[in-house]
Amino acid sequence: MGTGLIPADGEIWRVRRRAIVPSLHQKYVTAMISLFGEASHRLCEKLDTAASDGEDVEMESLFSRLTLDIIGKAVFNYDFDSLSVDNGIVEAVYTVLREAEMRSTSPIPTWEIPIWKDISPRQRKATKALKLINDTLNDLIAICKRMVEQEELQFHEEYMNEQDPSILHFLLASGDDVSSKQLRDDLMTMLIAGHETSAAVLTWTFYLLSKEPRVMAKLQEEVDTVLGDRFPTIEDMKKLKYTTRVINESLRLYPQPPVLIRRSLQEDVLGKYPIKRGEDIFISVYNLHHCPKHWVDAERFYPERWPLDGPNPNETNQNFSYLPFGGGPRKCVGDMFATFETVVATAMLVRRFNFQMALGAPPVEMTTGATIHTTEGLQMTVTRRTSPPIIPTLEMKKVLTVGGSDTEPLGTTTPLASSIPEGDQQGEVSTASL
Ligand code: HEM
Repeated sequence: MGTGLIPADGEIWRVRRRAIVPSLHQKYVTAMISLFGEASHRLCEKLDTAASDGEDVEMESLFSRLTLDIIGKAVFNYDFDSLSVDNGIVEAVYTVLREAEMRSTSPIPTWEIPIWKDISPRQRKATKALKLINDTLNDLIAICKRMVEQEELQFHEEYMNEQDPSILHFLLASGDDVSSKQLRDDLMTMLIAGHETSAAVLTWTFYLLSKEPRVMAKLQEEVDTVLGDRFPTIEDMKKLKYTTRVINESLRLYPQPPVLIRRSLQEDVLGKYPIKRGEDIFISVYNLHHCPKHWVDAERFYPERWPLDGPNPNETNQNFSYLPFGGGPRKCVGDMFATFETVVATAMLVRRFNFQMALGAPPVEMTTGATIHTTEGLQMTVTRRTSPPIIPTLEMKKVLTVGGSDTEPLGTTTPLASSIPEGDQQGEVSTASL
């Protein structure tokens, strides 16, 4: 269904979608993982202040800002810096996103009525916001074009500009032969598709974790073991297996978007249902993912349902009963990006903080637009994690006897831990450093 905000021409997009995904070479993925880490670190700093001040935080809007900052940098090298500032462009992005969401679910396209467009305050606001974003994108395209013209680097399969690894730079350097308008529309599509989806996944993941302390403890144990206090790297993505399962399971219980829509191009029959030409078909991924015929204990948040040593679940190995990123020719182009983004953010946050529902917070209920939102936000109390207390032991040193004579001990045992001065006990999990 067209929203008038992003291109509705399926054919152009089908051809273009192959071009816009930079090949997932190691250099590019490495750059994206550090981008996810840096942005998540900024969110950690914000949460740290809230933890010091004893203030509750509304996590849904913070996740939305986190993923906006990430997608802005990743797609067109623009720093919205929305975690720190609230400027006109950030507000414009939210106005357009809300409008796109409303248009994609509205039965009557009122925005196409000529006079209405000019008199409705809502439509005028959306038009103004869209103009600001389009102008900003045009400027960014122009700046990037100049950078590409000046650079000496030749384009090749593993091309990446270290200062600007964005998709826009990649496309321009590849000599992608499209109009600036087409390019701008593609960037806009990615901004819309890749922002609220990831934010919603993080929101519901943290909600689920707050309800399941067992899962949270297991997750934190994995993150502590794999990451310690460093920033995540590309190698860690393979090792953070349980973290990935937590995201997989969160996507099962709260698929984003919860419904996929198709318009029939011709008459057809689906099972026993005749389909008319031009008819819209709604596929409820939400119902599919909650269906007891397909899932044991369907309502339970249980990341262990997929073994850690097995493949990551996807639509094909789950026989299309699991569609977190859709399937077929229109499958999400950002699935790997989004998985790593949410794994990195989750790992970095749970490493430093515990998250509980705030006392007196309104009950968390769902409301559906393009993604599943909460009705009144996700109010949480965030507290810094502390290491488990060090238990003093009086264990004696073990001495290994070889050939009847006493030798130096081969292994050392824990000294009396209680003798470590208080300040040295690493009580708080330390801040990650680059
Ligand atoms: C966890 C986050 C994400 C989820 C759950 C998600 C989910 C989906 C789903 C289910 C579709 C298929 C829609 C359909 O069949 O009608 C889709 C399409 C798409 N996604 Fe994602 N997505 C996510 C993140 C991203 C990111 C980060 C990007 C960009 C970098 C992105 C770009 C796109 C694009 C461009 C399409 C349209 C593909 C086409 O129609 O050819 N997505 N996404």
